[in-house]
Amino acid sequence: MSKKLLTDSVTNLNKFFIPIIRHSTSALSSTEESTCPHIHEIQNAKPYSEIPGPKPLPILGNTWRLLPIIGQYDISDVAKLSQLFYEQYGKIMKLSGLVGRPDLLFVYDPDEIEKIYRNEGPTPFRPSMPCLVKYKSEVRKEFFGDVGGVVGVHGEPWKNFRSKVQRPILQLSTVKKYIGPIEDVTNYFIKRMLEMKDDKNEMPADFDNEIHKWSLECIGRVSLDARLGCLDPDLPPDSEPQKIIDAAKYALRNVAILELKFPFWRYFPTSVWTNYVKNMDYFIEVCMKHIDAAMERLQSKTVTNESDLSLVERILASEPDPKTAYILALDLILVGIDTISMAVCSILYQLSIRPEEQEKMYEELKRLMPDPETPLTSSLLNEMSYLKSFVKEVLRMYSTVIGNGRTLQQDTIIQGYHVPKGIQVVFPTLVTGSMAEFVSEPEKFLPERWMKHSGENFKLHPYASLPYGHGARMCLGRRFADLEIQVLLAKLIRSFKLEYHYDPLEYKVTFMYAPEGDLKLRMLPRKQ
Ligand code: HEM
Repeated sequence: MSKKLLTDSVTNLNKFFIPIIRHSTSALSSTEESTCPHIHEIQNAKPYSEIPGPKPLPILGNTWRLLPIIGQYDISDVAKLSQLFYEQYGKIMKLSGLVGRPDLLFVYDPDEIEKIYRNEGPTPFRPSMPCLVKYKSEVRKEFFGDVGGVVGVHGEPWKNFRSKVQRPILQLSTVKKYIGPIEDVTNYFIKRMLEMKDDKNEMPADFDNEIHKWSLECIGRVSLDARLGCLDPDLPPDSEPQKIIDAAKYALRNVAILELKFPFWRYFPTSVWTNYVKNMDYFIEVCMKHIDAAMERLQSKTVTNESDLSLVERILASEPDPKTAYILALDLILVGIDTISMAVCSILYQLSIRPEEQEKMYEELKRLMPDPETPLTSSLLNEMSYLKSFVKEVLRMYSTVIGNGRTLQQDTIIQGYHVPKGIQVVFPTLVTGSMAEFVSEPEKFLPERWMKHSGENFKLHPYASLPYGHGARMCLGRRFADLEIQVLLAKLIRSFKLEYHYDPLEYKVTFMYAPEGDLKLRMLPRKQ
């Protein structure tokens, strides 16, 4: 890749490093007075201006480099670019002079990343999707009011909302309740896969769409207490499930377009923006309808024990204003569908091109479930250590979300430089997860490196590969994401062998980092 391309594309970078988490207009100003506690360290540190990076031009900064190629730049190069930045500049580099936004600081050092996470304080600031921020805080301000949810919300409002929902969502006892329901959805999905396969036993070219429907159905079951019916074949265009699928596709696919192209929608309503708003409104309508129904069911239910309640009911029981449940469902659906769908595409593709590893997973599943129809339980899932390690290894080598980030809320020393507050620090997970200094033999696909009793002593820095982020703002759907992936793999790989017989697929960043192209997986039944 040319150096020009490298520098040309800088302004778009954060959009892909933190795909579900874009920059907000309210980033702290680097000129505000510092509240840094380590004044003596700061006095001895090298100045921020000495951090390497492409030099911005006077007045025009670095953003001008993007102008001639608006709409043409191949965003899928962003993953390679991150690696190039590291190779060219080392463990810390900055992109400054970006018009209308704070600098981006790339940190390729898990020790420093650990330090930043540990010092992030009670209200970590993660730059967030500007179009969602505008939708929540301006377009539908009356609806959201001061209950903005978690995505694109910061400070006390974020903390208040997160503290209301975090316990039930991340509690293992809640998640366990969904093993059966997710298994039902997944059994139905596998049945649909069998109906979908062609005479070569291959999935259709747009199999990734079907995976999206499965994830939508799973998220609906969790966040709306409803079976939405998205997996049913031949849905009429005006049916609710088809409209939900269309709205999800529109809202997710166009986030990239809205934020990639010059953002005219910030100044006047373009047609993509108007449709985005319409689709978001439809999502809210669907969320309200299903949550209201859950509320009615709850009111007529005699509850003796909290553990009898679903996630939605727990939220409704503790927060009688259903708005919290509406908005939580909206946030979970918006950030949950694409992340998990693309992760599943990547995991199934890796399984299909790695027969040896797939066989190990199959052997583990056969041992744990001699009868393939054995219902899944949490203790069975706990024992699937190879399966879980395989997933971790895919996320290390092909991290679906290629990076995370934090806006510094206080001056910080990073790699010996004094970095002022307000700077957006990018943690390029995809690169740090493959740095030989922190991970043994990073170029090798070795699920065993994650297994406690593998007998080998692998080096693995705990902050090198954090696909779900970390700390107080860590992925809220993480436990459900893990559960959904585990259930799908356990059911599918126990009974079928996956193969792939075409040219290798290249990984690209569209919105997430995933294999691009037709996912024509071959699905062959195993002898029982
Ligand atoms: C493999 C799939 C997934 C990956 C790789 C992933 C990754 C991430 C990452 C990196 C973050 C930022 C965390 C941080 O700032 O430290 C995040 C946040 C979030 N994720 Fe996920 N995620 C996945 C699936 C899901 C699912 C299925 C849901 C919903 C059910 C979900 C809901 C959320 C929410 C609501 C946030 C924002 C949390 C906050 O700001 O307080 N994610 N995710």
